Amino acid sequence: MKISIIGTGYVGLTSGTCFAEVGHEVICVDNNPEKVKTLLAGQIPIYEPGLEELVKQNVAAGRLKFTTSTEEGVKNSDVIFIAVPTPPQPDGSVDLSFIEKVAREIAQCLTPELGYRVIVDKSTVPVKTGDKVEQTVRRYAPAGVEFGVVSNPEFLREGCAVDDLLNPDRVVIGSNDDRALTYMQKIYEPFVAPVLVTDINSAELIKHAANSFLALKISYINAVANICEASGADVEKVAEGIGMDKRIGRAFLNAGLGYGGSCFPKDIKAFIHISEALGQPFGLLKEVESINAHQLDRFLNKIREKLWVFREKKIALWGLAFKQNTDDVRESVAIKLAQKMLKEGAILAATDPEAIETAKKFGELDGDITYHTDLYETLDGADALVIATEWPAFAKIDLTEIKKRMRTPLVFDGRNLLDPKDASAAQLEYYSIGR
Ligand SMILES: NC(=O)c1ccc[n+]([C@@H]2O[C@H](COP(=O)([O-])OP(=O)(O)OC[C@H]3O[C@@H](n4cnc5c(N)ncnc54)[C@H](O)[C@@H]3O)[C@@H](O)[C@H]2O)c1
Ligand SMILES: O=c1ccn([C@@H]2O[C@H](COP(=O)(O)OP(=O)(O)O[C@H]3O[C@H](CO)[C@@H](O)[C@H](O)[C@H]3O)[C@@H](O)[C@H]2O)c(=O)[nH]1
Repeated sequence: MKISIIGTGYVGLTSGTCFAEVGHEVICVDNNPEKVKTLLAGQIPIYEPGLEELVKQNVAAGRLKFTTSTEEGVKNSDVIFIAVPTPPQPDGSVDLSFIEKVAREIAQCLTPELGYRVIVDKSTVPVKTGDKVEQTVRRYAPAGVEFGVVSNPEFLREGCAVDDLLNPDRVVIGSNDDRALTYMQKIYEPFVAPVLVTDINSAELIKHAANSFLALKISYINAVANICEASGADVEKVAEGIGMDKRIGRAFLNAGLGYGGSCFPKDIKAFIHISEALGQPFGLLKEVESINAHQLDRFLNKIREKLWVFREKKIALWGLAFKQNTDDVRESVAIKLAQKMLKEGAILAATDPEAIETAKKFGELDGDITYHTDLYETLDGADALVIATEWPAFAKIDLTEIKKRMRTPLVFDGRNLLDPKDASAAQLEYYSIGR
């Protein structure tokens, strides 16, 4: 199939590349000329394992192209995906202006002579956005244009996006137009994945409901972790025990500093807002948010309790990205923690395997902070080590080296990466979450 993707960010670039990988002809469009220039030069603007290779191979095979021209994309493809941002507004509702603009742009490129086109929303949007896209395209396109609108939400996780796209748990396709559905089924034919076909509203709702449920699991286990701490139980064992029940599952029961990233915080806020707008307030999700916010403050208090004051304390901070295997620092809990410690006068020596540059650029980290590529270097003369991101490399650290290099061997593990017994054997004063 001939596909174009408007918006070449995390979702647009990775999904476009994976569509090309399975044999489709893909044009990725972005209105940021710098981004397109970088891609045309054979570089990718984000860190995502396995993606660069795949982009190169598919560009070389002639199946993947990049352009700034929406018209080029629309004219040369049967199916047009929208993968632009849907950021939050101050009241938690979704800013749909990017989607509206792209709908207008697509409409203005359509002509009756081009023939039928499928317009697919891949961005995360509130239920009923598809209706608005349809109305907008109808209003701005010339008379006689034929098109169908589809919702095809994306469930990829950053850090394993390529694998999630090539081997998805499911593909959700929502449309009220049977012709559009046949095009979508052809696009997903090469993928070995269950396809759920729904009406357009249900598909849109599935995305917000899925993300909210995952965030709920995280807040649930974090609340349980606090009860474990108060009672002397071990949250790792509790998560294992409840997760062995197939109806619950072990995934997303990792207690820690809470969820961050470009999706969960904004999508939970959006779902709260959507439910209220529909007259069905979803109080449970407000509690999910509140537990998440509290989790960070609780951890900060734990550090403060031991250090007494942050001012003039040297702290080794491991982790800046919002999770492992990414350079993304959007809504990163590690960054929020760093901002709070800096504000209280701490001296930070920070490290992250991939996110140092993005943290410098977008982290708004003002204060006494230095960045290090060598983990061990951050420890020299430190009063405390704080682990804020779940990078697997941090778990492989030589514990005796921590003890040797630090001024006082206080370790605060916000992601439960180290084994408390090993830490105690290495004579570290070790604090983690819920154990
Ligand atoms: N990042 C994720 O892990 C993820 C996963 C699933 C769903 N989503 C959803 O997908 C959507 C996109 O997220 P993202 O993380 O890829 O965003 P992003 O910011 O990484 O990328 C969006 C891209 O769209 C481009 N753009 C904006 N307006 C444009 C226009 N008019 N024409 C052409 N290009 C335009 C921007 O320049 C940018 O490159 C959001 O709704 C998000 O919630 C994200
Ligand atoms: O048990 C867990 C699992 C995750 N997290 C945190 O939750 C956040 C999100 O992690 P993850 O879901 O792995 O990353 P994302 O890339 O944000 O992916 C989520 O958001 C995407 C955008 O909507 C969806 O497509 C994915 O399905 C959904 O998992 C991160 O801060 C993690 O540290 C925990 O604290 N405990």
